[in-house]
Amino acid sequence: MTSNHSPRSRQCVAVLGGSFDPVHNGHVALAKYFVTLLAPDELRVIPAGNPWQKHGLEASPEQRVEMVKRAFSQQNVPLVIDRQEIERKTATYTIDTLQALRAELGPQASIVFLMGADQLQHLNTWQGWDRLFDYAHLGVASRPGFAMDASQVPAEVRREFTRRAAPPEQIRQSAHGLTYLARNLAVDISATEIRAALHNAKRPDTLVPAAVLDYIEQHHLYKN
Ligand SMILES: Nc1ncnc2c1ncn2[C@@H]1O[C@H](COP(=O)(O)OP(=O)(O)OP(=O)(O)O)[C@@H](O)[C@H]1O
Ligand SMILES: O=C(O)c1ccc[n+]([C@@H]2O[C@H](COP(=O)([O-])O)[C@@H](O)[C@H]2O)c1
Repeated sequence: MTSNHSPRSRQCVAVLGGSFDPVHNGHVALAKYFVTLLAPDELRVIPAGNPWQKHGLEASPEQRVEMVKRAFSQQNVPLVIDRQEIERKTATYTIDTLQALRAELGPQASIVFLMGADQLQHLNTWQGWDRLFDYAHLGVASRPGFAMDASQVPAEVRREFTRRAAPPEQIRQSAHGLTYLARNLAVDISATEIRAALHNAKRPDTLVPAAVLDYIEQHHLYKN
């Protein structure tokens, strides 16, 4: 007997949100890691509109969108750059974004929101953080300088991650509510360091994709 419900019949969308000021090789590595792990049907990249925990961005929303397009164009997965957070004029809350994505993609889709360990360390400060699991799975990757153990991750976040931990196949085969911690990513790059390099007239050509650096130089971004 054949089944219409093979594991591959469920749509899986990996979602990477970020300020991307600018996008860099750490973001690309994070996305690549989870694309390889989950084989999603789509990588959706969502530049933040008003990231309320940051103190102002240097590049404009349009410039960040252009850089993100260039950075992810070579990925081996259909790419969608989603402008919803830029177009929403209120503070950027991931819970709002995931609610909108769930409404768009339907109840069956496996939605996996990706982040680095720095965000895991204060996930409990996000708006409605414990409701994120009602809409998506969370996939977190390690990042140099940001431990993922009890020394740095709040107990309530650890508790949720432990009880929801699941292997990639299970995440691929269910809609939301599970977690995955990837402990072997180690890309020591931050947008802060790239902005600082550019402000000091250095060329961070090992830290950002070449097409992004071209864009930065052509548009004279991150100059004093
Ligand atoms: N090197 C990295 N390794 C793993 N995850 C990363 C890395 N850099 C960024 N991320 C993750 O990508 C998402 C977007 O990050 P963001 O755009 O804020 O970059 P950033 O380098 O952390 O920026 P900034 O230095 O300005 O704070 C976040 O979930 C963050 O944890
Ligand atoms: O929802 C929140 O309250 C919230 C608080 C901090 C960060 N986020 C999201 O986390 C993602 C990474 O944020 P950042 O600041 O590292 O660029 C991005 O999509 C942000 O909108 C979300």
